[in-house]
Amino acid sequence: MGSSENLQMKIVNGDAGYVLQDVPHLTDYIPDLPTYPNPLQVNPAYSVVKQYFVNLDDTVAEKVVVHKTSPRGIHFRRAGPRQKVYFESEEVHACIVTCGGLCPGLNTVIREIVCGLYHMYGVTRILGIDGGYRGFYARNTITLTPKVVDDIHKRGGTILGTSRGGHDTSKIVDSIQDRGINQVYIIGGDGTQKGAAVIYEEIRRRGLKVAVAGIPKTIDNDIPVIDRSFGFDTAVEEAQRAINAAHVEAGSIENGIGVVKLMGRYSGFIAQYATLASRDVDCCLIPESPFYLEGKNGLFEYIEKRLKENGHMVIVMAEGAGQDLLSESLQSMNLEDASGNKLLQDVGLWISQRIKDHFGRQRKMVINLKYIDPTYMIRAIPGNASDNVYCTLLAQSAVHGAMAGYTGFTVGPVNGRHAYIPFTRVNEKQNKVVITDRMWARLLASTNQPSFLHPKHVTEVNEEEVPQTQLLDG
Ligand SMILES: Nc1ncnc2c1ncn2[C@@H]1O[C@H](COP(=O)(O)OP(=O)(O)OP(=O)(O)O)[C@@H](O)[C@H]1O
Ligand SMILES: O=P(O)(O)OC[C@H]1O[C@](O)(CO)[C@@H](O)[C@@H]1O
Ligand SMILES: [Mg+2]
Repeated sequence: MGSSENLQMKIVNGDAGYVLQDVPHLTDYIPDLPTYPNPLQVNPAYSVVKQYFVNLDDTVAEKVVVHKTSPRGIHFRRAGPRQKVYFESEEVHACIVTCGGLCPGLNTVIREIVCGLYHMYGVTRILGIDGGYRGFYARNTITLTPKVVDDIHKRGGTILGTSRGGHDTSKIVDSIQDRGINQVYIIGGDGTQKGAAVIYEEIRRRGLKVAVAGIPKTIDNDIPVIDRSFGFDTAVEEAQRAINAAHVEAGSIENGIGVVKLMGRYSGFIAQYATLASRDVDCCLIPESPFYLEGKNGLFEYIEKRLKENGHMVIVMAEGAGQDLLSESLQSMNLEDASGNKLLQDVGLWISQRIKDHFGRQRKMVINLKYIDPTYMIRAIPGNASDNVYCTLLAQSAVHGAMAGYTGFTVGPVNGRHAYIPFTRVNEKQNKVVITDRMWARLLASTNQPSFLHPKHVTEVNEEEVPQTQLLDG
């Protein structure tokens, strides 16, 4: 058994190719920290539950499809309550911040962190940071109690407010230090988790007893390693209403075409799953799958075919789809938001215009196109039942992890089991739809759309994207 360590990840090697990618612990840089019995041991709700505490050796496998000869592979530390904790209840001063775009379930996560800390661990000092990272140094804080957060899960958005940009590591850590905060819960997407990683590193550099826990939030489902992100399910469900409206409109008029644009800057999961769920969609366009408009096997040819066969059609597209085509025909503006994310042009409007021009002017066909853009409507709503349950588990796992002294981790389900994942792993790449994977093939089989892959693209995909099956990946 060997082990190695860097600031963000501890690697433990075991027998038969077993690898634990472990998260940091406060004792890695503050030796001899005292421990205390977990207050849950005497909590009437939990003390009767057998095996409530997670075994210290429990780990979760990243890959669950294996062969007889496969090495045991990468594992993560299982999330959950430990027998011993590294904070006394009265000592804890926690804070919660939400950053990046909105996502259904944000308020549920906030609520469950507050209630988890309060009811499970007797923690009473919890602050909300107002308006994202910059709130640490530019705004007043909000006192959070179970009473304050009681019914916030029924509301969309985040009661704490959010923002992009404004990540100033030393000012943020100064604020944490000055306020005497020792547990930091950071809820946000890929950018936020990168910000959380540098906050953790600065805290560690200063030798502070402060646990940093990341809770992944992304409606685009673009965070890797975890099974899916919270709010995604709700967004896919809400998208059905827009797709249904597009279908009703298109089906009620001659040569009706419904175009629906959904979120998904670099990852087309919402469009993919909304399409699979709906069954009314004839064509789904995502950033990961290049397409072209004109000529043989292009989008226009397919639209004409569907109109002739069926009299109407529905197209669902992710906002990031076809951006290369747009910048060829429109002047690319290269604008960025405050966090440095590229601001996209409206592909839905653009494609609607191109379809109208092609069929009206060139093909002299009467078409009736309706463009629906429910972008913000699918993320500004409260979480649905399944997302709310999921948010509760995430929040409680984060609280258990911080109380047990773990730090520099993101929490999330890996093959159905909640785990503590090192920041490095969630920050190393973006989760994307793999179009050489079976899930995309299922969608193609359901819509019957062509792959739109130019022979040139097929070569590129084959060379660049090794199929991400569980066995081949890594
Ligand atoms: N590389 C980075 N290092 C430090 N901070 C970062 C980094 N990238 C982004 N941030 C900060 O994280 C916060 C959120 O980032 P961003 O606006 O990209 O949203 P996000 O967390 O990716 O969420 P989403 O894209 O799902 O809406 C911002 O305050 C931004 O300044
Ligand atoms: O307009 P905003 O708030 O920057 O958010 C838009 C972006 O947020 C996301 O939903 C990610 O949270 C992207 O899909 C989208 O491009
Ligand atoms: Mg992001």
